[in-house]
Amino acid sequence: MTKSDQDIMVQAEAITKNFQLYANQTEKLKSTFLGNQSETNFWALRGLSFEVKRGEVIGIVGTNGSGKSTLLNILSGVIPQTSGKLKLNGSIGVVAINEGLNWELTGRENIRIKQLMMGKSNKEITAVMPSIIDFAELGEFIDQPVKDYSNGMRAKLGFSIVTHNNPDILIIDEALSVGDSNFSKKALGKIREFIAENKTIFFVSHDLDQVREFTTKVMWVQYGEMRAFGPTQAVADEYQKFTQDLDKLDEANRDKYVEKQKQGQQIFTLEQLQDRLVQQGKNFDQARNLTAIRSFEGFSAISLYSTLIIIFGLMAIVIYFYLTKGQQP
Ligand SMILES: Nc1ncnc2c1ncn2[C@@H]1O[C@H](COP(=O)(O)OP(=O)(O)OP(=O)(O)O)[C@@H](O)[C@H]1O
Repeated sequence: MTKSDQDIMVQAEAITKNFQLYANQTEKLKSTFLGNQSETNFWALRGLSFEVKRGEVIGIVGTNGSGKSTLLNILSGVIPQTSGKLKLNGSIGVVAINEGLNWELTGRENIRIKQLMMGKSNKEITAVMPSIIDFAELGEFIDQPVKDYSNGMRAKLGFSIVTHNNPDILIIDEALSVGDSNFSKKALGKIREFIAENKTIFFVSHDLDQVREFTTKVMWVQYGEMRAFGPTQAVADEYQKFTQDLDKLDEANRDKYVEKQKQGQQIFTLEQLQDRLVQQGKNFDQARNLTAIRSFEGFSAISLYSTLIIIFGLMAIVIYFYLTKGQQP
């Protein structure tokens, strides 16, 4: 690996995410157990490609439902992409509202579990515990179950745990908007420290001023597509103009426009993406590889799995009755 390769922290190629939408729960169950194809395909991401280098602070913008959280969930490994290639060069930490805390456990227990998951020893955990508790400002609440916390308190705890883990890549999803203003200032101070340490940061926020202040580049994701990715001020201006123009439309026209974009997300196909990749210079095999399905939410794997469970369950019941009947005098 050359020096510049090592500096690439995230490399994403043609990432897609398909969700299957069902008219109701019955249709979903039918699809899961019987394999009925009654669902509607919805492509939350339609082939995103980008590279992010060490030390870059990336703001991700886009209107509601545009695919920002889906992208972050794929980056952090919470959900798999449907197709496409993703390479991460380093550890990853996610700060998001309600992210990853066990609500039945206390704050202190959550800290311990998260640290154990990072491979820390009990001695190391005991050493770092006071600093995490102190930063989270939870006082005696630290020994209460997390389910009794407010959203702001959970955000503080999550932020403190993740930043103390010192990840190479930090993902912040709207988490700064829920704490009180004092905590937000402190959290932003911590983010500044991370920036000074040349960490890579993804920052999702609807607060464009915050995005302009903190990020070096902006990724504008809209209706599952990458509209722009480049220097902060230029892309933020472009996105702001888009939202202003959208706001100028009357409600009927705005709904019509959004509906048309959403339809585009339903009729999208991986074959279309494959053609686009070829037009962009990939050879046929590369394009076919990049558009091969890696995971499909919904039917295939689950229905096969559940069908097998049902068959084995029925066999176990039959064998049980057969054996117990045989033992009767
Ligand atoms: N598990 C799911 N099943 C079905 N559809 C989903 C699922 N998760 C997300 N979606 C859909 O995918 C699209 C993108 O959602 P996502 O949460 O990524 O948007 P977002 O840009 O983060 O929105 P917001 O700004 O409102 O947080 C939305 O239309 C959403 O309804």
